[in-house]
Amino acid sequence: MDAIRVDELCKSYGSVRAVDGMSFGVERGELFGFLGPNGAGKTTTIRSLTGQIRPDSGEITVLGTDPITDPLETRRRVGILPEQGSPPSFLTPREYLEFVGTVRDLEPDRIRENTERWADRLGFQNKLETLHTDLSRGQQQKVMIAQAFVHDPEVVLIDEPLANLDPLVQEQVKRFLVDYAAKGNAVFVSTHNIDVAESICTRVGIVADGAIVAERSLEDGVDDASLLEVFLEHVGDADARDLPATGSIRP
Ligand SMILES: Nc1ncnc2c1ncn2[C@@H]1O[C@H](COP(=O)(O)OP(=O)(O)OP(=O)(O)O)[C@@H](O)[C@H]1O
Repeated sequence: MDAIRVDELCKSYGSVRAVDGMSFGVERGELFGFLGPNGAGKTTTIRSLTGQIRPDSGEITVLGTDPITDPLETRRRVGILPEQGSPPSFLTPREYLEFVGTVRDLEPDRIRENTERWADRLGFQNKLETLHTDLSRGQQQKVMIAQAFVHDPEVVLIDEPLANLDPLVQEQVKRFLVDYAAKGNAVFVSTHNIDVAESICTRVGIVADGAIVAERSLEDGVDDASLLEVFLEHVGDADARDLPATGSIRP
Protein backbone atom coordinates (compact mmCIF):
# COMPACT_ATOMS: atom_id res chain seq x y z
CA MET A 1 0.00 0.00 0.00
CA ASP A 2 1.22 3.51 -0.81
CA ALA A 3 2.38 5.57 2.19
CA ILE A 4 0.85 8.61 0.47
CA ARG A 5 -2.07 8.34 -1.96
CA VAL A 6 -3.80 11.30 -3.62
CA ASP A 7 -6.73 10.77 -5.98
CA GLU A 8 -8.38 13.41 -8.15
CA LEU A 9 -7.68 16.25 -5.73
CA CYS A 10 -9.24 19.62 -6.60
CA LYS A 11 -9.01 22.97 -4.81
CA SER A 12 -9.99 26.41 -6.09
CA TYR A 13 -9.52 29.84 -4.57
CA GLY A 14 -12.40 31.80 -6.05
CA SER A 15 -12.00 31.44 -9.79
CA VAL A 16 -8.38 30.15 -9.55
CA ARG A 17 -8.15 26.36 -9.92
CA ALA A 18 -5.00 25.88 -7.81
CA VAL A 19 -5.21 22.05 -7.84
CA ASP A 20 -7.13 20.42 -10.62
CA GLY A 21 -7.38 16.62 -10.68
CA MET A 22 -4.08 15.86 -8.89
CA SER A 23 -3.36 12.12 -8.49
CA PHE A 24 -0.19 10.32 -7.37
CA GLY A 25 1.16 7.80 -4.89
CA VAL A 26 4.41 7.54 -2.93
CA GLU A 27 5.68 4.24 -1.56
CA ARG A 28 7.93 3.65 1.42
CA GLY A 29 11.56 3.82 0.36
CA GLU A 30 10.87 6.43 -2.32
CA LEU A 31 12.17 9.97 -2.41
CA PHE A 32 9.47 11.52 -4.55
CA GLY A 33 10.09 14.92 -6.13
CA PHE A 34 7.12 17.18 -6.73
CA LEU A 35 8.63 19.46 -9.34
CA GLY A 36 6.80 22.43 -10.79
CA PRO A 37 7.05 26.13 -11.56
CA ASN A 38 5.70 28.93 -9.37
CA GLY A 39 1.95 28.72 -8.96
CA ALA A 40 1.66 25.10 -10.19
CA GLY A 41 -0.28 24.01 -7.09
CA LYS A 42 2.48 22.36 -5.06
CA THR A 43 1.94 24.20 -1.77
CA THR A 44 -1.83 23.82 -2.02
CA THR A 45 -1.33 20.06 -2.43
CA ILE A 46 1.03 19.86 0.57
CA ARG A 47 -1.38 21.88 2.70
CA SER A 48 -4.12 19.42 1.75
CA LEU A 49 -1.85 16.48 2.66
CA THR A 50 -1.22 17.96 6.11
CA GLY A 51 -4.84 18.89 6.72
CA GLN A 52 -4.15 22.63 6.76
CA ILE A 53 -6.72 23.25 4.05
CA ARG A 54 -9.80 21.34 3.02
CA PRO A 55 -9.86 20.43 -0.67
CA ASP A 56 -13.06 20.87 -2.70
CA SER A 57 -13.00 17.22 -3.80
CA GLY A 58 -10.78 14.17 -4.08
CA GLU A 59 -9.30 11.65 -1.66
CA ILE A 60 -6.07 11.56 0.34
CA THR A 61 -4.57 8.82 2.49
CA VAL A 62 -1.34 9.28 4.45
CA LEU A 63 -0.16 6.21 6.39
CA GLY A 64 -3.74 5.02 6.45
CA THR A 65 -5.02 8.29 7.94
CA ASP A 66 -7.30 10.79 6.23
CA PRO A 67 -5.99 14.37 6.63
CA ILE A 68 -9.31 15.77 5.42
CA THR A 69 -11.38 14.19 8.19
CA ASP A 70 -8.67 13.59 10.84
CA PRO A 71 -5.88 16.14 10.31
CA LEU A 72 -4.54 15.83 13.87
CA GLU A 73 -3.86 12.11 13.50
CA THR A 74 -2.11 12.69 10.16
CA ARG A 75 0.05 15.44 11.63
CA ARG A 76 1.04 13.21 14.55
CA ARG A 77 2.29 10.54 12.15
CA VAL A 78 4.21 12.63 9.61
CA GLY A 79 7.07 15.13 9.61
CA ILE A 80 6.32 18.47 8.02
CA LEU A 81 8.74 21.10 6.79
CA PRO A 82 6.58 23.97 5.56
CA GLU A 83 7.63 26.50 2.95
CA GLN A 84 9.12 29.56 4.66
CA GLY A 85 8.21 28.20 8.08
CA SER A 86 10.15 29.61 10.99
CA PRO A 87 10.43 28.45 14.60
CA PRO A 88 8.66 30.53 17.29
CA SER A 89 10.78 33.61 17.99
CA PHE A 90 10.28 33.39 21.76
CA LEU A 91 11.64 29.84 22.14
CA THR A 92 15.14 28.35 21.91
CA PRO A 93 15.82 25.36 19.59
CA ARG A 94 15.98 23.04 22.62
CA GLU A 95 12.62 24.27 23.94
CA TYR A 96 11.00 24.05 20.51
CA LEU A 97 12.26 20.52 19.79
CA GLU A 98 11.12 19.46 23.27
CA PHE A 99 7.68 20.90 22.52
CA VAL A 100 7.40 19.21 19.12
CA GLY A 101 8.68 15.90 20.51
CA THR A 102 6.19 16.05 23.37
CA VAL A 103 3.16 16.68 21.16
CA ARG A 104 4.39 13.79 18.98
CA ASP A 105 4.28 11.51 22.08
CA LEU A 106 8.04 11.01 22.35
CA GLU A 107 9.65 9.97 25.65
CA PRO A 108 11.72 12.79 27.26
CA ASP A 109 14.96 10.76 26.95
CA ARG A 110 14.41 10.22 23.26
CA ILE A 111 13.62 13.91 22.74
CA ARG A 112 16.93 14.84 24.41
CA GLU A 113 18.81 12.24 22.38
CA ASN A 114 17.25 13.29 19.06
CA THR A 115 17.76 16.98 19.83
CA GLU A 116 21.48 16.44 20.40
CA ARG A 117 21.76 14.21 17.33
CA TRP A 118 20.09 16.79 15.07
CA ALA A 119 21.96 19.76 16.50
CA ASP A 120 25.16 17.82 15.96
CA ARG A 121 24.26 16.71 12.44
CA LEU A 122 23.27 20.21 11.28
CA GLY A 123 25.79 22.10 13.37
CA PHE A 124 23.69 24.19 15.72
CA GLN A 125 24.86 22.69 19.05
CA ASN A 126 26.19 26.07 20.15
CA LYS A 127 22.79 27.67 19.46
CA LEU A 128 20.57 25.24 21.35
CA GLU A 129 19.98 27.75 24.15
CA THR A 130 19.70 30.86 21.95
CA LEU A 131 16.28 32.42 21.23
CA HIS A 132 15.25 31.84 17.59
CA THR A 133 14.86 35.57 17.14
CA ASP A 134 18.65 35.82 17.52
CA LEU A 135 19.42 33.12 14.92
CA SER A 136 20.14 33.70 11.23
CA ARG A 137 17.56 32.62 8.64
CA GLY A 138 19.71 29.61 7.71
CA GLN A 139 20.10 28.58 11.36
CA GLN A 140 16.32 28.82 11.79
CA GLN A 141 15.89 26.60 8.71
CA LYS A 142 18.14 23.99 10.34
CA VAL A 143 15.89 23.98 13.40
CA MET A 144 12.86 23.58 11.13
CA ILE A 145 14.50 20.55 9.50
CA ALA A 146 15.22 19.08 12.94
CA GLN A 147 11.60 19.52 14.08
CA ALA A 148 10.33 17.67 10.97
CA PHE A 149 12.46 14.61 11.83
CA VAL A 150 12.56 14.71 15.62
CA HIS A 151 10.03 11.85 15.99
CA ASP A 152 11.57 9.66 13.22
CA PRO A 153 8.41 9.83 11.05
CA GLU A 154 7.71 7.22 8.36
CA VAL A 155 6.46 9.96 6.01
CA VAL A 156 8.02 13.38 5.61
CA LEU A 157 6.46 16.22 3.60
CA ILE A 158 8.97 18.87 2.69
CA ASP A 159 8.52 22.16 0.86
CA GLU A 160 11.76 23.55 -0.62
CA PRO A 161 14.14 21.86 1.84
CA LEU A 162 17.30 23.73 0.94
CA ALA A 163 16.09 27.33 1.09
CA ASN A 164 18.52 29.60 2.98
CA LEU A 165 21.11 26.88 3.60
CA ASP A 166 24.76 27.28 2.69
CA PRO A 167 26.15 24.87 0.05
CA LEU A 168 27.85 22.61 2.58
CA VAL A 169 24.69 22.15 4.66
CA GLN A 170 22.65 21.71 1.45
CA GLU A 171 24.84 18.72 0.57
CA GLN A 172 24.47 17.28 4.09
CA VAL A 173 20.69 17.64 3.98
CA LYS A 174 20.47 16.13 0.49
CA ARG A 175 22.51 13.13 1.61
CA PHE A 176 20.43 12.74 4.74
CA LEU A 177 17.17 12.79 2.74
CA VAL A 178 18.48 10.10 0.38
CA ASP A 179 19.52 7.91 3.35
CA TYR A 180 16.24 8.51 5.16
CA ALA A 181 14.22 7.29 2.17
CA ALA A 182 16.59 4.35 1.60
CA LYS A 183 15.84 3.19 5.17
CA GLY A 184 12.24 2.55 4.09
CA ASN A 185 10.56 5.88 4.78
CA ALA A 186 8.51 7.86 2.24
CA VAL A 187 10.04 11.27 1.57
CA PHE A 188 8.00 13.79 -0.43
CA VAL A 189 9.92 16.88 -1.56
CA SER A 190 8.27 19.79 -3.31
CA THR A 191 10.65 22.00 -5.25
CA HIS A 192 11.06 24.09 -8.38
CA ASN A 193 14.74 23.27 -8.50
CA ILE A 194 15.40 20.71 -11.27
CA ASP A 195 19.00 20.12 -10.13
CA VAL A 196 17.88 19.29 -6.60
CA ALA A 197 15.18 16.91 -7.88
CA GLU A 198 17.60 15.25 -10.25
CA SER A 199 20.33 14.80 -7.67
CA ILE A 200 18.28 13.20 -4.88
CA CYS A 201 14.92 11.86 -6.08
CA THR A 202 14.12 8.27 -7.02
CA ARG A 203 11.05 9.47 -8.94
CA VAL A 204 9.76 12.85 -10.02
CA GLY A 205 6.24 14.03 -10.79
CA ILE A 206 6.15 17.18 -12.88
CA VAL A 207 3.34 19.49 -11.79
CA ALA A 208 1.68 22.10 -13.99
CA ASP A 209 -1.68 23.81 -13.73
CA GLY A 210 -2.68 21.85 -10.66
CA ALA A 211 -1.97 18.31 -11.85
CA ILE A 212 0.88 15.87 -12.52
CA VAL A 213 1.61 16.16 -16.24
CA ALA A 214 4.55 13.73 -16.43
CA GLU A 215 6.40 11.23 -14.23
CA ARG A 216 10.00 10.14 -14.42
CA SER A 217 11.85 7.40 -12.57
CA LEU A 218 15.44 8.42 -11.84
CA GLU A 219 16.60 5.24 -10.17
CA ASP A 220 18.34 3.81 -13.20
CA GLY A 221 20.18 7.08 -13.80
CA VAL A 222 19.43 9.45 -16.62
CA ASP A 223 21.67 11.95 -18.29
CA ASP A 224 21.62 15.54 -17.10
CA ALA A 225 19.45 16.96 -19.83
CA SER A 226 16.59 14.55 -19.69
CA LEU A 227 14.69 15.79 -16.63
CA LEU A 228 15.13 19.36 -17.83
CA GLU A 229 13.91 18.30 -21.27
CA VAL A 230 10.85 16.59 -19.85
CA PHE A 231 10.20 19.65 -17.70
CA LEU A 232 10.48 22.07 -20.60
CA GLU A 233 8.38 19.86 -22.84
CA HIS A 234 5.51 19.93 -20.37
CA VAL A 235 5.97 23.18 -18.51
CA GLY A 236 8.42 25.56 -20.19
CA ASP A 237 7.29 28.51 -22.21
CA ALA A 238 8.72 29.31 -25.63
CA ASP A 239 11.54 31.47 -24.17
CA ALA A 240 12.61 28.79 -21.71
CA ARG A 241 12.82 26.17 -24.46
CA ASP A 242 15.53 28.25 -26.12
CA LEU A 243 17.77 28.06 -23.04
CA PRO A 244 20.78 25.77 -23.28
CA ALA A 245 20.02 22.49 -21.53
CA THR A 246 23.24 22.54 -19.49
CA GLY A 247 26.28 24.67 -18.81
CA SER A 248 26.76 28.39 -18.49
CA ILE A 249 24.27 30.96 -19.76
CA ARG A 250 26.82 33.78 -19.55
CA PRO A 251 27.26 35.61 -22.85
N1 LIG B 1 -4.89 31.70 -0.37
C1 LIG B 1 -4.97 31.86 -1.70
N2 LIG B 1 -5.93 32.67 -2.24
C2 LIG B 1 -6.03 32.81 -3.58
N3 LIG B 1 -5.23 32.18 -4.47
C3 LIG B 1 -4.29 31.36 -4.00
C4 LIG B 1 -4.10 31.17 -2.59
N4 LIG B 1 -3.08 30.29 -2.42
C5 LIG B 1 -2.63 29.97 -3.66
N5 LIG B 1 -3.35 30.61 -4.60
C6 LIG B 1 -3.20 30.48 -6.07
O1 LIG B 1 -3.26 29.11 -6.39
C7 LIG B 1 -2.29 28.78 -7.38
C8 LIG B 1 -1.38 27.67 -6.84
O2 LIG B 1 -0.62 28.21 -5.75
P1 LIG B 1 0.41 27.32 -4.91
O3 LIG B 1 0.92 28.19 -3.80
O4 LIG B 1 -0.23 26.04 -4.54
O5 LIG B 1 1.55 27.07 -5.98
P2 LIG B 1 3.06 26.54 -5.81
O6 LIG B 1 3.27 25.50 -6.86
O7 LIG B 1 3.32 26.14 -4.41
O8 LIG B 1 3.90 27.85 -6.16
P3 LIG B 1 5.36 28.33 -5.61
O9 LIG B 1 6.36 27.41 -6.23
O10 LIG B 1 5.44 29.72 -6.18
O11 LIG B 1 5.34 28.30 -4.12
C9 LIG B 1 -1.58 30.08 -7.73
O12 LIG B 1 -2.19 30.60 -8.89
C10 LIG B 1 -1.84 30.97 -6.54
O13 LIG B 1 -1.89 32.33 -6.93
